[in-house]
Amino acid sequence: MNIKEKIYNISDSVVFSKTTAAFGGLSNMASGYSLFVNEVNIANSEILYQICRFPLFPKLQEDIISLENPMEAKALARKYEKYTRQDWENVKVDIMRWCLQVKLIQNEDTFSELLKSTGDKAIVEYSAKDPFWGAVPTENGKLQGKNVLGRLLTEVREIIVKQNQKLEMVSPLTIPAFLLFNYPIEAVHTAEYSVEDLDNVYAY
Ligand SMILES: Nc1nc(O)c(N)c(N[C@@H]2O[C@H](COP(=O)(O)O)[C@@H](O)[C@H]2O)n1
Repeated sequence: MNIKEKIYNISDSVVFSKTTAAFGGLSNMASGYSLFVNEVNIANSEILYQICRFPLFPKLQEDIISLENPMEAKALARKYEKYTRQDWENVKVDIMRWCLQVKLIQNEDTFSELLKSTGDKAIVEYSAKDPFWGAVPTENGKLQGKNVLGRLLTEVREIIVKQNQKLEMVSPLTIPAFLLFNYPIEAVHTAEYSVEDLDNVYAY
C-alpha cells in the first residue's frame, strides 16, 4: 500500500499521544472504550487489532484478550510475531479501519463526541519512533509521518460529521480467515443491541 508521508504543523492539528492527556481517547491504548465482538468482551481497540493478527491461533487470541492491558497485549503479540497472518501487511490498514468503526459503534456517545471535538483539523498520533501509524517530530518543530491511524480517525470522523450518519452496523471484513476463536467474525452492532439481543436469548 503506497501511503505518502505528510508534514503536519502542530498548531493546525489535533495531536494525541498519552491516553491520559488531551484527546488521549483517540488512542487505541485508551481505556473506557470496551468492545463486544462475537459475544466476546474485548477491553480496547488495541487488543482487537492485535488479535486479528492471529486468526489461526485461538489460544493466543485468548491470552491477548485476557491481558486487558493494551501495552502488554501489544508486547505479547510482538513475542509471537512469527505467527502473524501472512497477508498482514496487505490487510492491517483495513483491519485498523474496521477496529475504529467497532470502537465508534460500541461507544457511540463518547467516541463520536470526542471525534467531533477535533473539528476539521488533521488528527495526528504523535510518536517518538513510529512514522507509519503516527508521525515523528522533525528538527523544525513539526511532525512527519504517514500518520495512518490519524488519517483513519479523520475518515471515521467524516462518517459522523460530514455524512451525518450514525453507524447501524459494522460488517465483517471480506478477507480470508477473519476469525475469532475459530469462528468467523460477525457483524458488530451497538452495545445496546448486544444487551437487548442477550435479553431475547435469555427470555426463552
Ligand atoms: N508501543 C506503542 N506505544 C504507544 O504509545 C503507541 N501509541 C503505539 N502505537 C500503536 O500501536 C498499534 C500498532 O501496532 P503494530 O506496530 O502494528 O503492532 C497502533 O494502535 C498504534 O497506534 N505503540
